Amino acid sequence: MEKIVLASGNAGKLKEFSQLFSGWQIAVLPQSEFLQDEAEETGLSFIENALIKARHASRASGLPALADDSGLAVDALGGAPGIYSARYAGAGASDAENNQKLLQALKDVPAEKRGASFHCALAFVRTADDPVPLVCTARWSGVILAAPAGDQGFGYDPLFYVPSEQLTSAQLPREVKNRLSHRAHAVKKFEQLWHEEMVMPEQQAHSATGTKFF
Ligand SMILES: O=c1nc[nH]c2c1ncn2[C@H]1C[C@H](O)[C@@H](COP(=O)(O)OP(=O)(O)OP(=O)(O)O)O1
Ligand SMILES: [Mg+2]
Repeated sequence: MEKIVLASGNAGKLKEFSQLFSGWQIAVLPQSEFLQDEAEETGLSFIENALIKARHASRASGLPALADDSGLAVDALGGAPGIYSARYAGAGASDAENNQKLLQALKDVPAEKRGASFHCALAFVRTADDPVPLVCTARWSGVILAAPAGDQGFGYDPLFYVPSEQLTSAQLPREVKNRLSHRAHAVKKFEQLWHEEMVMPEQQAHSATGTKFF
């Protein structure tokens, strides 16, 4: 079975990915099996950071790697915290501290102006220096509540209200979050790319255009 490394140290993400990849014919291994240090997220976009993390994990493991860079963009804050979501309340901040800081920043913003989106960028590299990575993005729109609700999930889930379900992302059954979320939709797009770039070229061994390095 093909092995790929999942380049994330976030337990909440890893749990979601294990569900999202459950039907796949590949072994998705957590990066903790190969490396201890985390990549420095120096990019200016989710895509750049996802690529940095994927290359870092592939370099350390010698395996193909998939990374997720994600975050919450709040309309009333001009898209903040965005790529800085994990470090919104400072380096190493907890989810609770980040949520608290967000509530404080939005304390005077009325309900109708509290729109926000989760963004997810996935980057897959076959090798650390892969010049043709597979990249896809997706977003999920919602509203930031004035107080947290729900205890499932991670990150900003307790503050992210999903209008279509009338629940926060932390109150949704996991299978519902894994159908609706930014990560779920990015994985769907990745599945399409994976099929086109990694499965089809193998089936069409004579194709001159396929790029499959393993
Ligand atoms: O579905 C989600 N539900 C709630 N919160 C979420 C979600 N998706 C991303 N988020 C938040 C968590 C963190 O504050 C930031 C991700 O930051 P991000 O750098 O991509 O991940 P991370 O540092 O936690 O782990 P890693 O970089 O090892 O994958 O956005
Ligand atoms: Mg991170």
